[in-house]
Formats: sequence, C-alpha cells, structure tokens
Amino acid sequence: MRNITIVGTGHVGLVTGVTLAEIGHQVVCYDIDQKNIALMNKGISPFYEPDLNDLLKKNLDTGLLLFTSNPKEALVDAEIIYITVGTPTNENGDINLTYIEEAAKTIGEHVTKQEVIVVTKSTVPVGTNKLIKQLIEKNLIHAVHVEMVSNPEFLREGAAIYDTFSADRIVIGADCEKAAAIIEEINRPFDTTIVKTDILSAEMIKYSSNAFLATKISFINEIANLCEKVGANIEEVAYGMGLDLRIGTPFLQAGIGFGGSCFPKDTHALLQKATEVEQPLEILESVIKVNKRQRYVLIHKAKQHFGHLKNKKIAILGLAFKPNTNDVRGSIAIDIASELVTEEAFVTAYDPLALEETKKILGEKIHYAQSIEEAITNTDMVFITTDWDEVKEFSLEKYEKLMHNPVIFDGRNCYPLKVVSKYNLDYYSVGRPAIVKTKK
Ligand SMILES: NC(=O)C1=CN([C@@H]2O[C@H](COP(=O)(O)OP(=O)(O)OC[C@H]3O[C@@H](n4cnc5c(N)ncnc54)[C@H](O)[C@@H]3O)[C@@H](O)[C@H]2O)C=CC1
Ligand SMILES: O=C(O)[C@H]1O[C@H](OP(=O)(O)OP(=O)(O)OC[C@H]2O[C@@H](n3ccc(=O)[nH]c3=O)[C@H](O)[C@@H]2O)[C@H](O)[C@@H](O)[C@@H]1O
Repeated sequence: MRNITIVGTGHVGLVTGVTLAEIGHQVVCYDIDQKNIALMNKGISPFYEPDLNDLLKKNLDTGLLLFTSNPKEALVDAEIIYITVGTPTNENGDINLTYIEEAAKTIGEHVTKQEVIVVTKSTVPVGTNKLIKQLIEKNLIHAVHVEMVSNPEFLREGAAIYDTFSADRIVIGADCEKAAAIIEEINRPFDTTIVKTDILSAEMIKYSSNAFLATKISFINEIANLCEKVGANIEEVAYGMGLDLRIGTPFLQAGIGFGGSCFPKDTHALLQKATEVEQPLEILESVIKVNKRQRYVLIHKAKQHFGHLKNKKIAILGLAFKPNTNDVRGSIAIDIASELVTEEAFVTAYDPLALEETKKILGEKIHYAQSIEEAITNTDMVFITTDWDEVKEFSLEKYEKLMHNPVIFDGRNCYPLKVVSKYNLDYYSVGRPAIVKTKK
C-alpha cells in the first residue's frame, strides 16, 4: 500500500483516486473546488460516469479515500503526488498551462518529505514535465528531492472505470529508474502491459495516440462523404476494411466528427508544438480541417431538402459529446444547435443527461424537452447528434405518429437502413444512401 495524493479531482483525478483506492492504496484527493470536494465527501461524483458513484462510496467507507480542499492537509506527508488538473485551450486555441503551473506551485509550497515523486497524468505538451519540476523546485520551502514521472491517461469518458481496469497499456515515462519502479509497482494490480520509457517519449505517446484516433475518424468521415457520392454504404465499407487486423474495426464510425474536451484540444496542441519546432504535421492539419467541416453535413442536407431553415421547428436528439456522459465540452451538437439558431430555426433539444450542462452554454436560445417524444412532437425535422442507446432504441413508428411529415437527419447512423425503409420517413444519414419517400 502506498500513500498517494491526487492534485485536481476532476474527471481524471476522481477516477484515478477511486481506482487507486480500489486496488488498495491510501489516497487523498485535493481540489481547489470546495463545492465539488464537499459533494465527493458525501459519496457523490460531480459528473456522471457509469459505476463511479458505487466505487466512490465503497472506498470512502473503507477509509482508503479522503477528499480535501486544504493543500497543507493533502501534501504535508505526501510522497507520491499525481497531477490531474485540466489543460484546456485558450480562446486562440493555445494550450493553457495555468492550472498546471498553479498545481506545481502548490506542491512546491507544501511538500515536506525528503523525496517525492510527482506523476503527471494530465495531458501536457512535450517538455512540460521538465517545466513542472522546475516550478515545484522554485517554490520549495523544505529541502525536498523531486522526481518526475509522466503517466498519461488513456481512459474514455463514459467508460472510464472499465478502461482503467481493462487498459490496453500503462505508460510510465521517467528519467529515474527508482521512481519508474515505484510507479510500476503501484500500477501492477491493473494487470496490463506496462511501457517504461523516457519522459519525452511518454508525453509524445499520449498526443500521438489521440492524434491517430482522431485521424481514423476524419479519414472515415471523408470516405463516408465519398460513399454518398458514389452510392456506397460506409457501414459496409468500414466493416470490410476493419476486419483487416492492421486496420481494426474500432474508431471507424462515420458521423458528424469528433468532439469532447480532448481530441480537439490535443490535436491542436500537437500541431502547435510541431509548428513551434518547425516540423509540420500535414496529415494532422487535414484531420482538424476535415473535422471542422464535417459538423455541417447535416445542416447542409437539411438546407438541400427544405431550401432554408428559417422558422422551421427542429428537434435535436443528443447534446453530450458522446453517449454515457453529461459532458458537453467541445460537443458538436452544441455547435449545430447554435448554427441552427443563427439560421433562425426554432430548436428544441433533448438529452438524457446533458440538459443542465447545455443550459449553462445555450441558455434560452433553444428550448429543452424532457423526453424524445416531447422534443419531436410537431417538428419539421429531427437532427440526431449523439448516439445514445435511448435514441437507437426509440421506435421509428413514433416519428410517424408525432411528426406531420417526418424528416430525420441522423448524424450518428443510429438506425439500420433496412428498418428505416419500412416506415414513412425521409431519412438522411452519413455515408449511406438517403431514403426519401415520394409522398410530398
Ligand atoms: N476527461 C477525460 O476523459 C480525459 C482527460 N485527460 C486529461 O486529463 C486532464 C484533466 O482532465 P479532466 O479531468 O477532464 O479535467 P477537469 O476540468 O474535469 O478537472 C480538472 C480539475 O482540476 C482542478 N484544479 C484546477 N487547478 C487546480 C489546482 N491548482 N489545484 C488543485 N486542483 C485544481 C479543477 O477544479 C478541476 O476539478 C487534462 O489534461 C485532460 O486532457 C486525459 C485522458 C482522459
Ligand atoms: O485523452 C483523452 O481525454 C481521451 O480522449 C478520447 O476519449 P473521449 O474524448 O472520452 O471519447 P471518445 O470515445 O474517444 O470519443 C471522442 C469523439 O469522437 C467521436 N467518435 C469516436 C469514435 C468513432 O468511431 N467515431 C466518432 O465520431 C465521438 O462521438 C466523440 O465525439 C480517447 O478515446 C481516450 O483514449 C483518451 O484518453
């Protein structure tokens, strides 16, 4: 058992803390957000993540997990400290390292042990761990020897607990063998391949992995657009491609592009680093460009179908950036809703979990419904923007019943074409032939 302190108990920090406690370590989670710390102390996660609340409560009960917003309490006896604060982008797209810098300063000011290992789990540009070490050392009050370890996080929101216990690999980047060995030992119960490398390579592994996954998505989206032009079906194409193990089936789902708090910011940050060192990443540049364009495919189809969208009643199904989360950071659905408002359409949106988060961004610009039925009743068209199971399982018959002349623009290919064709619907999806009835 090790004593571990987590600095920054957001999405990654809480999952890290809870899962490290679950494998038997004593964990103190620290955050500057007192409101969220109070919630977590009661066993309530501030955000939705399947299975997280159960593990949180369980480890609070055993006493292996503690929460505090007092930095002294969190760090005075700390020997192993995980940094999991946010690394968002500024308005201009540059990476914002303010939280990292603040965290480093706090660590420096409060650690007292002779030796500490600081493990960076936040996604930080290549070279940042060196900077963190310098900042910690600059702020030290006691004589403390600091070793850095880069241990990037690969979990997906909505599957974070599963991903932690079924990880494909754990990356440990360190320039000190002893520190690497301690972090390896901490992670051994997760029972997966451990990649031990240097700090700079670990930092690169994280960005390159996200950039590659983003590349798969933009690639398949471009092929999907081509499939539409030539009359092929992207689902058949992706399946046929993915069976080649060198290609693989995951992450070949065509749609309205990748959103979220990570892919957009991480692809941008990698590109920025490449520009900084004058080593252009032309593929990644295109990946970002294609992704920015892809979010407009549904609106484009709707305009072609209706001529214009002014005064049209439009239902949006799905606001979270992906299913099983209430996170709307970087959500393409939000961009689409905003664009439709600009087109002077009347928008009503539904999401099983993300309505409250969306209200903080879009406020009264759109209406909010409490069910799919309420959202689609008497609308001119429906935009499907998140592939929630609730949407996938929603009976197509209800579109017929609740809309006068149902037209669906499905940005996540939620319904099989064979099923859709049995109903009296106009149905446009991504990379698959449109189904347009001739009744109008
Ligand atoms: N969200 C995800 O699924 C994944 C995120 N990451 C990376 O992990 C990092 C964290 O991401 P999230 O957990 O999503 O961020 P988040 O925004 O949910 O949480 C960050 C937390 O840090 C706290 N914080 C900020 N400054 C602090 C300070 N000086 N001291 C203590 N706490 C402080 C905030 O109050 C907040 O609770 C980012 O670098 C992200 O790119 C990596 C893999 C997955
Ligand atoms: O660095 C991070 O923060 C994380 O970023 C992603 O995880 P996440 O953003 O939670 O979600 P994903 O499941 O990767 O989906 C991202 C976006 O891509 C879209 N997507 C995903 C897969 C696909 O085939 N097609 C597609 O359009 C999703 O709809 C979503 O908008 C990575 O999958 C994680 O491995 C990584 O740890």
